Amino acid sequence: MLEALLNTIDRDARQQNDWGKVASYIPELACVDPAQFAISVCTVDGQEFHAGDYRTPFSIQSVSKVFALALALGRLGDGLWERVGREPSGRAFNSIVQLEVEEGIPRNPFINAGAIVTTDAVLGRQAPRDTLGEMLSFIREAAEDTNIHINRHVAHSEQATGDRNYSLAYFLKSCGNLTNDCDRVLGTYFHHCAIEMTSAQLARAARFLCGGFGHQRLIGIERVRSINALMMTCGHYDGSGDFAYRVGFPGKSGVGGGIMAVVPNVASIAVWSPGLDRYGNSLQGTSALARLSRETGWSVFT
Ligand SMILES: NC(=O)CC[C@H](N)C(=O)O
Repeated sequence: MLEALLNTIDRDARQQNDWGKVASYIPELACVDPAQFAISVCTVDGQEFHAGDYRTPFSIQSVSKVFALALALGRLGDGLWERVGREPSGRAFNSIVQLEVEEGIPRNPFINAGAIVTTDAVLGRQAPRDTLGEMLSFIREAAEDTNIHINRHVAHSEQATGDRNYSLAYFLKSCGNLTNDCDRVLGTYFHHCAIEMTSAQLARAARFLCGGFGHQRLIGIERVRSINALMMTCGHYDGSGDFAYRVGFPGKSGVGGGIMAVVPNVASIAVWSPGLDRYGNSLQGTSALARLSRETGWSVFT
């Protein structure tokens, strides 16, 4: 039944005439063809279902903020919450305005400012190369797949045009909320955003957030709950309320058009379609998840 449903969702996504707009502020992402779609589901009993372009790697971008948070919580424990909040921001992912008013404490770990702080926490005194190695090992272990890499062209392309993120980092630094140099933190941040995965790999990597897989060896169940709560409330920036309303389970989007989502104790899911809506979330990806939740009844609310 799931297989047929995913095939229908894929077919219908391709018949829409609005694919949204690809992120153009990162030059390497601006050239991606928006007319692509993939969906992958891993159920807790170990089955997998895929449809569409599920073998095509894409830039996970802000989805990497979930892995950065998992590692930052491992490093600092609840001490992390002295440096970053747990409230939805109600603003764009790269907004600056709140940061000054709130004295350099980003609203949550899933907006850019918050992820720059979690990246700094994971870096600690390590070399960026080692931190990136650690993040890749975590993701590869979660996905049980060693063929997951960073696309350096994408990282350098963002680094060359990343003035907005530089301004966020310098502001955080001026408030005493970064321990490393801005260049070091942002170099690491741009590289983890530039990790590439297929929807099949991303759905598998999300199993550790799902419960019931025996994948809790990566992080404990309390941390899983914390991360899922944050994905539910903050995973889609100022579109988070609408995502909760339409989809009804936790998810994290990225400007590469990917969304990683979790139905606790039921399934982990990844969708990908590069065209974005006005909040920077995948247009067809979000619609596909809304449809999936409607037709399966998957929701954390009932
Ligand atoms: N929303 C996103 O995916 C943003 C990630 C991107 N690397 C940035 O920092 O702008």
